Amino acid sequence: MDISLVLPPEPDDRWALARQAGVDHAVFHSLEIGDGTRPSRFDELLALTSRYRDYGLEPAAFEGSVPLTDTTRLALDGRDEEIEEFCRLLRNLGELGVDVVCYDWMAGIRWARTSTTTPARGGSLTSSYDDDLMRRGSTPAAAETTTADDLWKNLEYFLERVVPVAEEAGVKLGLHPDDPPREEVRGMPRIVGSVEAYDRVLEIVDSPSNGLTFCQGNFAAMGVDIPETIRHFGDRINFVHFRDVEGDGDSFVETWHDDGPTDMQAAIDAYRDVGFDGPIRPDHVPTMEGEDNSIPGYHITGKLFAAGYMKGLLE
Ligand SMILES: O=C(O)C(=O)C[C@H](O)[C@H](O)CO
Repeated sequence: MDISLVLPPEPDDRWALARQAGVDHAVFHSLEIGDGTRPSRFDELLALTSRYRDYGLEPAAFEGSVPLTDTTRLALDGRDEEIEEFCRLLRNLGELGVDVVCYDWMAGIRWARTSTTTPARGGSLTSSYDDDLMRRGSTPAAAETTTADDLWKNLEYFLERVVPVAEEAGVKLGLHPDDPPREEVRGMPRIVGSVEAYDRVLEIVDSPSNGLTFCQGNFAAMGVDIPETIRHFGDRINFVHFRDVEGDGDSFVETWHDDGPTDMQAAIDAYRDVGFDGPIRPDHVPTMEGEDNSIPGYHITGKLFAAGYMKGLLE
């Protein structure tokens, strides 16, 4: 498995710090770090992947910033055009040797936290979620007209069209869990929040290209046994987000990678046992001294700490 970090699309000190820490795989995620663009044309992807590779960073996965929005999740006008663009991304990434694409099915509300300034070890800052606080905000308009069945129908429509293209392109899709993994957030239904839901997703199209992003913190919040669940999904795990939480889908705090309730060594052993050989990236790291918390979860110092910790576990 390849330890990877979300790195900006343009070089800066984070590229150097990653390489110096012995990380040579990059994840492109411009919704978290970058300008939010969702490139899919060959030439822009060529420029981007060449930039990473010329620096010694292998572009291991595209995530979040893929051409997939609520237009497709909610089956709005323009869905077929968006799916066509998503397919174009898959074909072009296949040509360029990028193997993994992570996407999610959270409509209306993206990944959600009620605090990104929760005090953690030594004055670091982490994020947390409290559904009692969250539900005081307004319900997204789409919640009035969307049911969980609609979301399933739309996901099926999407997968039936994109998985054959992914297979042909040699690209593996990894569906990210709903974060937090709840049946609804502010009244907006969510469907990808349990092991059973993933079993259903994987059956929609039975293909190695139709897999999951095993975002460990979300599975921890579901309350499942992590190593057992890794073994359950086995070779359908196409991407790993390595992190942990204390709590459940109603209320949790993100922990330091070395200080959460999950046995992280047992998790790494399970990935190894199932033969996982894709990208594994630390996710949602605490913000450390000197960092401005402008991109909570995605600052570099905590990521370097996590990468070092993961290297230790792998050894
Ligand atoms: O919520 C999480 O755990 C995430 O990693 C959020 C990411 O932005 C992910 O790409 C959502 O699709």
